Order: sequence, then C-alpha cells, then structure tokens
Amino acid sequence: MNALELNHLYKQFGEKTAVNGISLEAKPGEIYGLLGANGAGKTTTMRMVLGLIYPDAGEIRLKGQKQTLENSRRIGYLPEERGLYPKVKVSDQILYLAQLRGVSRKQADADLKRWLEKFEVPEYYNKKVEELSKGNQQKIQFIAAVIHNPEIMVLDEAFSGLDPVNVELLKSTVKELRDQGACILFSTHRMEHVEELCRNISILHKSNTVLKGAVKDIKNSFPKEKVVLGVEHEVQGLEAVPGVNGVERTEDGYLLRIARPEAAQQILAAAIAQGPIQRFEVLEPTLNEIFIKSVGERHE
Ligand SMILES: Nc1ncnc2c1ncn2[C@@H]1O[C@H](COP(=O)(O)OP(=O)(O)OP(=O)(O)O)[C@@H](O)[C@H]1O
Repeated sequence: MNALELNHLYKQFGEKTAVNGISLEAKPGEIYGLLGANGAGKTTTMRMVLGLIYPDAGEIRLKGQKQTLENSRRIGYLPEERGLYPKVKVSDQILYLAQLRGVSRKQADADLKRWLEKFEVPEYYNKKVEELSKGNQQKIQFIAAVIHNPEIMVLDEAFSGLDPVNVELLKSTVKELRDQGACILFSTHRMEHVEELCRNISILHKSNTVLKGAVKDIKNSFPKEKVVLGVEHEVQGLEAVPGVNGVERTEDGYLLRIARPEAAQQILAAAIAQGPIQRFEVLEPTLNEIFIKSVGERHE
C-alpha cells in the first residue's frame, strides 16, 4: 500500500495556477524527492498534503485513507521558514507540540532527551530558542517534526543553514527514519542530496510535472554525453573523431563531450594507439544536468 498518494491535484490562486495536476505515490520506507525551480509549485503541493490549504481538484490519500484534518495533522512537517517561538524554552515548545499530536508528556520528554543526545546538544533542553545558533535551531525544528514518531513526513529544505558535519548528522537521521518505515516527501534544490537519498522523484516546472520516476530509470533515459580519458601523454586528433563535439584538457587527461555512444569507443581506440591509458569512463548524466535540461528546455 502507498503511504502517500496524490491524484491529479490542482490549485489556483486567483488567475495563477500554482499546481497543475500533480500525481505521485510513495511507499512506506521511501524518501520521495519533490524538485523544481523557484515558484514551481513545491510548497503549494506540500501545504496541500499537510491539509493547510485545500486543492481545487484532485485527491490526497494517506496510508490508503482519504485525507482528513485528523490524519494530515499526524504528518511530521519541517517547514522551510522556521516556525519556532524564539522566547520559549526548547523543552516547553517541543513537549507542547508532541502533546498536541497525541503523545503523553512523559513519553515526549523521554523522546526529546533522546533526540537532544543524538544531536549532541543535551544542554539545550532548558534554553530558549533565540539563544541557539541558526543551525542548532534547525536541529530543534527537526525534532519538532519527528517527536510524535510520524509515519509520513514532509521535509522542506531540511539541511539548509547547517554546516557539513550537521548535514551528515541529519542526513543519516533521515535515512534511519526511512529504514524504520517512514515515508518522507523531501524537497530540496541540492541535487547531490537527492541522488543520495531519493528512490523516486518528480521534477516540477511552472506548476507542471515535467519528469517523474525512479532516479535510476531517469538517469538511464538520458544519453551519456561525457567521456573522461585519463592519460599522461598528449592524444592527437580527438577533435576529429566523429561524434565528438567538445574536447577539454584536464589535470590528468581529457574531458570530452560526445553526441553519440559509438564515439566513446573511437576515442578509446585513438588514445590507446598513442600510449597507455590510466582511466576511461563514459559518465552518466548527473541529476543536476538532468534537472537543468528538463527545466531549461521548457524555459525556451
Ligand atoms: N498564497 C498565494 N497566493 C498567490 N499566489 C501564490 C500563493 N502561493 C503560491 N503562489 C504562487 O504559486 C506558484 C508556486 O509557488 P510555490 O511556493 O508552491 O513554489 P515553490 O516550488 O515552493 O518555490 P520555491 O522553491 O521558491 O519555494 C508561484 O508562482 C507563487 O507565486
């Protein structure tokens, strides 16, 4: 059964169509990537999933059930704009939020202490939010999203404002939650995080879904257009190989752009004929390249 299902959601603000028929489905134990340039419709989609705004058409199902105020309130939400009260103590607000979502104070207190330990900040229990750095406030906001142990989570730019060590800490936490069976709708502009975390993605552009599917399949559907050639010697005539449309000298050889797959073998043959090869690789496109291609082409 899908943990999260969106069927043909539409949302209009006055004349502006913010979301134009998005559909997606994600399983328990899956991180689903929602990608798109600024203004593509991600936040509007997430706010509909959370029940904060209503779609004009379409349907949302949570664990097979129609969305209600009750079941959407159980979703764990990490908003992009932070929403903690600066003057309130960390423990007071987290315990309050947990109780709002049906967790006993005693249970929430034990869980909060465990989370603070895990994030290496047990001393924040009694601190006011405004006393913490931006990155550490982010950790507390993350705890606020997961304190009631939700089965579905919406994480909007979960790692923004964090230093690299804390990005790793939160990333491994997100993976643990996934492994424990949580379904996570994950929005970010950082493609390397998507590559590492997401099984399936949707790329939105100007309120439409322009690309959707498993990251692996999407990558396979795009041509491999880059060849790395590691050589110590100079290789003559690479520009003349049919299908090569760019040759760049690098620290340890060449980076070539090719227009068709056969060109790669001809590059290899030309290089071998002139000396030893240290490295030869036909690169698959990065998600960043795919994103720019999908969104860029539609800009034109
Ligand atoms: N309350 C609103 N009233 C009017 N227009 C809105 C409202 N909310 C969103 N929009 C418009 O809907 C479109 C989609 O916005 P949305 O915030 O969902 O994009 P996004 O993908 O989250 O962008 P970003 O990456 O910048 O956060 C935008 O053109 C935005 O201006």
